[in-house]
Amino acid sequence: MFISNCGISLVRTICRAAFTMKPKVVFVLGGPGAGKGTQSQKIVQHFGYDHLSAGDLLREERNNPNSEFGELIENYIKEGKIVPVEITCSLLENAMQASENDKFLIDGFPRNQDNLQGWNKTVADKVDLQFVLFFDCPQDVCLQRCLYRGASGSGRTDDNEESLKKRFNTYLNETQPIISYYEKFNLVRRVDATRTTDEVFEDVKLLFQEAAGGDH
Ligand SMILES: Nc1ncnc2c1ncn2[C@@H]1O[C@H](COP(=O)(O)OP(=O)(O)OP(=O)(O)O)[C@@H](O)[C@H]1O
Ligand SMILES: Nc1ccn([C@@H]2O[C@H](COP(=O)(O)O)[C@@H](O)[C@H]2O)c(=O)n1
Repeated sequence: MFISNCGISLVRTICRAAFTMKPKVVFVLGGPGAGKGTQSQKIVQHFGYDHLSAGDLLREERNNPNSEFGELIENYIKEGKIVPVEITCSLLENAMQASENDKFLIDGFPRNQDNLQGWNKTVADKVDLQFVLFFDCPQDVCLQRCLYRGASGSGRTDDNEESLKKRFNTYLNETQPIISYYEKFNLVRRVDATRTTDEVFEDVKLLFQEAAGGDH
């Protein structure tokens, strides 16, 4: 039987619309230097997620000479403050749309009420939030890790004692309430992040295996 190219493409479009599942999202939260980026890279390798770091996207936007937000973003980053959600959410949405993947680790987001409200208003309904991966790490350990990262040439303008003090304050006052919010929905998966990278990843692996229904 003859089916035209146009017909085939119409059938494909209909099938895609009928069977398309919402993209899966895991939020990755924890204090500055808790190991979110390090563990995210391992999750990408083992479980095939795309890693979208809100901090990386903001730094990239800051470095774009054509961006109207470069200076604003740099001021927020140096002060350890959270950039208005309209900017961050649109960077995240653009990155998700540009990807062919259907599962995303969103690292360092939502970090405050403004992030949460913006996400809930514009994106939450379009995705399936699997869980919130929370790397629990005391401030003294986080501080040493960030200072070491700064001394090793991270090039980050916020890996210094002055910015870190502000970042920790923001984390305690603004981000921890967001983790508590998700706890009410039983969505938080806490991991002790003080151990070695490999030990931490052993626990992380179990969570993702469980989320995948034991596939891995
Ligand atoms: N389990 C670990 N033990 C020791 N050092 C670690 C561990 N995990 C990460 N690090 C180191 O600590 C530093 C911070 O790690 P990473 O960048 O992954 O943290 P982060 O939570 O993404 O930080 P930020 O929020 O500041 O971007 C890096 O230099 C990394 O190599
Ligand atoms: N949702 C977010 C995430 C980050 N920022 C700003 O970027 C800084 C660095 O973030 P990292 O996750 O890479 O540590 C952070 O201190 C904020 O200034 C943000 O505004 N909103």
